[in-house]
Amino acid sequence: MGDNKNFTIRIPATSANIGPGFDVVGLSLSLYLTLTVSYPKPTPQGPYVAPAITYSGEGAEEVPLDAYKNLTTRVALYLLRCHSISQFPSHLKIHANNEIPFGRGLGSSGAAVIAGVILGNELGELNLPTERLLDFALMVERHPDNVTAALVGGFVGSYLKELDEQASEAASVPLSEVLPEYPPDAGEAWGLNPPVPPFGIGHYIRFRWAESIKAIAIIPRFELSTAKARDVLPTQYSRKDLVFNMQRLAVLTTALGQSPPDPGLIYEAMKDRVHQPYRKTLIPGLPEVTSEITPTSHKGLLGICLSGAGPTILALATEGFEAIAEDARLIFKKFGVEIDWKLLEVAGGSTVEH
Ligand SMILES: Nc1ncnc2c1ncn2[C@@H]1O[C@H](COP(=O)(O)OP(=O)(O)OP(=O)(O)O)[C@@H](O)[C@H]1O
Ligand SMILES: N[C@@H](CCO)C(=O)O
Repeated sequence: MGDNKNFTIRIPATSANIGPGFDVVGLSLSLYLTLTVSYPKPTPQGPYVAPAITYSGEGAEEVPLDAYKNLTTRVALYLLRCHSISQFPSHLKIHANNEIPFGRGLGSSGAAVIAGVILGNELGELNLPTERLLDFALMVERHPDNVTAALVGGFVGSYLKELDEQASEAASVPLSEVLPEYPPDAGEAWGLNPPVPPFGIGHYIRFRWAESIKAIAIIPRFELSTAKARDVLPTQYSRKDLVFNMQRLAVLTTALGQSPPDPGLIYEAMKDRVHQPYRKTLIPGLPEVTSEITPTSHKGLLGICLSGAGPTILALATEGFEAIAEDARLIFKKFGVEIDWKLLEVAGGSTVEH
């Protein structure tokens, strides 16, 4: 007689960039994508039964429930195939409950990808180390800020290693080859040669975070895809703008770990000239919200920036949370943008519970 294997995977939301750290820093936040997984082990006799996915919460109306189309399960299958396991276990059941709104700059896709690598690791009983899970995630989401923070948790800085020619080629295959949407009945014959990631693509470090700092996510009621928000960015920058960002980022990574945090240092250090000025065309009210809410006008505010690719605004503060959020609401309203807001804590990394 077999038994059911059950486990739960929990992935936090993330805010990338924190102003000047475009594609470099990420912060994990206390909203979660939770997967509850079960399947019989050993596999019962009889015909193969394809995975059954159910889903509740954010994105429930749009997310595909077909395991060969859903981002999380496609990533899991990629990991399994790279380890010579061609299909999901028979009778697999997954329920996803998602608190992370889609396309708002809170790392929903990064969370779905990390959920996928962890799911693949568990289903295949692969015991891969965190660094290797990150390699797989980086084959799918190719900027490291969200996925690294979602995987390891906290306030994290990361870079991608310069790869040799062969490894670079292996790491730059199109996403459609990493994650093909193939028909469920293709079975064993399908994709015996997945592009295995080179080792050690991403490297990271966790910075300190002062406990008194909370994150206010001011979330406009419209979606903005990361792809669209990256399309408006230039391919070249002036030395002046790069130095502007590097100066601030160098200060910010330490300033957010100091107690008590210094608004005089942090507010200026959260300014950016690499992505926010270009994204204002897509987010009405962005320059006004980030310039009119200051530590002088709002006690407790430390700094304010675009969260990830937007449209969410991230305000870091030690008190006065409601006044900050409600005033941001009034400014956005002048531009015809309605918002919701949430007070969030900095979260730990992804977990698996058996
Ligand atoms: N839980 C999920 N399950 C399956 N697909 C998801 C899930 N969460 C997000 N996605 C996919 O990712 C898309 C959103 O990704 P996108 O990169 O545009 O925004 P984001 O990750 O929310 O924002 P950002 O990267 O700026 O933080 C969704 O439209 C959906 O296709
Ligand atoms: N660094 C990325 C984060 C979004 O996923 C960007 O700003 O485009």
